[in-house]
Amino acid sequence: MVNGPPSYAATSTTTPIVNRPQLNGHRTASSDAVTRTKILLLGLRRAGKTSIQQVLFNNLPPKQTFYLETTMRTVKHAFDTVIPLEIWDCPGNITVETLGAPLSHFSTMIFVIDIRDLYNNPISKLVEFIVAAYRENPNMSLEVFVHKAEKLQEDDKIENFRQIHERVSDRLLDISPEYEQIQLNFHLTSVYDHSLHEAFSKVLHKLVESLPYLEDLLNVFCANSQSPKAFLFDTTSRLYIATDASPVDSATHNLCCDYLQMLNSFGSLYKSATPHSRKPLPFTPPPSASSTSSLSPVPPRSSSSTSPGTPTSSTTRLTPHPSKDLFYPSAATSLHPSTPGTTLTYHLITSQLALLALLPTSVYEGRRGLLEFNVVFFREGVQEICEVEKETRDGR
Ligand SMILES: Nc1nc2c(ncn2[C@@H]2O[C@H](COP(=O)(O)OP(=O)(O)OP(=O)(O)O)[C@@H](O)[C@H]2O)c(=O)[nH]1
Repeated sequence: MVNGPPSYAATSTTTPIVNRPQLNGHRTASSDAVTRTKILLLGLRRAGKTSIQQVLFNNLPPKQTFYLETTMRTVKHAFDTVIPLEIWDCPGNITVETLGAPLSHFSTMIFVIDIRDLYNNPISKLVEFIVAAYRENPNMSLEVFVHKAEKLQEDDKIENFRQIHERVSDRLLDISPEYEQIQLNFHLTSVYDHSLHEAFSKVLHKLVESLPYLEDLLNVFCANSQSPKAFLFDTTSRLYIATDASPVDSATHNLCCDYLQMLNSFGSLYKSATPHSRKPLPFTPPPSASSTSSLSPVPPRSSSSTSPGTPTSSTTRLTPHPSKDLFYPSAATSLHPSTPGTTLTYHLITSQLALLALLPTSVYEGRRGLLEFNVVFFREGVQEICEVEKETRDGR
């Protein structure tokens, strides 16, 4: 499916420095040496760097970022998703010289700037890093998170964002007209809403070499399931790894994020059905699924079971994987109950990734077999892509 192995310019082989807590029973932090894509998280003191890292990758509730201590030396955080990442959370006073690694080692630089910091200091620091990064590693993605955006009213937010953007561009032009061509990506972010997830997802997309193949699979899934929108999410960080070709509207993205968060927080209820217990749930066919099951070809690698007593507006089904003892939970919730209606569905695809798709309720209710059939093939495709990604990194 993937034509030729992707190449990874800015990766490193390291042992994870920080072991993430295991969430939902889906993932464990690996202690093996793996090749990780490095992301540099920079910004002045109190800009919000550690908060961003902790909220996204350590499930820290945004309000608790208030209690985070100042970072005194660089902390490297490992995170495993479709590609293994290493995020360097740097202290506010770091310079190119004291970084401890050449900029060519990094795939991405994220500079976090407080949206109220229109002053010289943060802009100078940002420009200094942009120039150094451009000289040493012109292929590096340069991202600016204009952070704590929720602190300002809509008009001020747009104005400050515009001013920061303009000042950085002007300063770069003052240094050299050559720097006009530097591609900078500005994002408005806040840990208190989904803007941070959306922005970081976009950063991640540039690092996933297999993105076009994942997008193709999502397009095929949408076309065959009459889905107007589908995302492939990393379940723990709630970053979306890929989506279909239709435009992303923030409301739909936020809805999927919230649903994933809700399922994550209820995940422990199903602990008895996770791989740890090694016990499948008792099989109880759902009334609607049983009526369509005869239309649905039996998935090649799974059988179905349903948790009893599910709410009327949402369902959760657990599908054991016979050979690997892995479970593929699925769930659905009705968004607009009145006809024609929309249903949001969740299907676990790998131990780390989940498919979230909007579907017309009539399709979800009337053609469930077809949906399950499509999900099985989608899962096969994604797993194949992930295996190729992994093999390429492992140098096999
Ligand atoms: N309002 C608001 N506050 C935030 C946001 N993100 C972080 N903060 C707050 O900003 C303060 C500093 O956050 P940190 O994450 O410690 O900042 P840092 O850049 O890692 O700081 P140093 O470790 O000193 O370099 C904390 O009180 C956070 O609660 C945000 O999106 N909105």
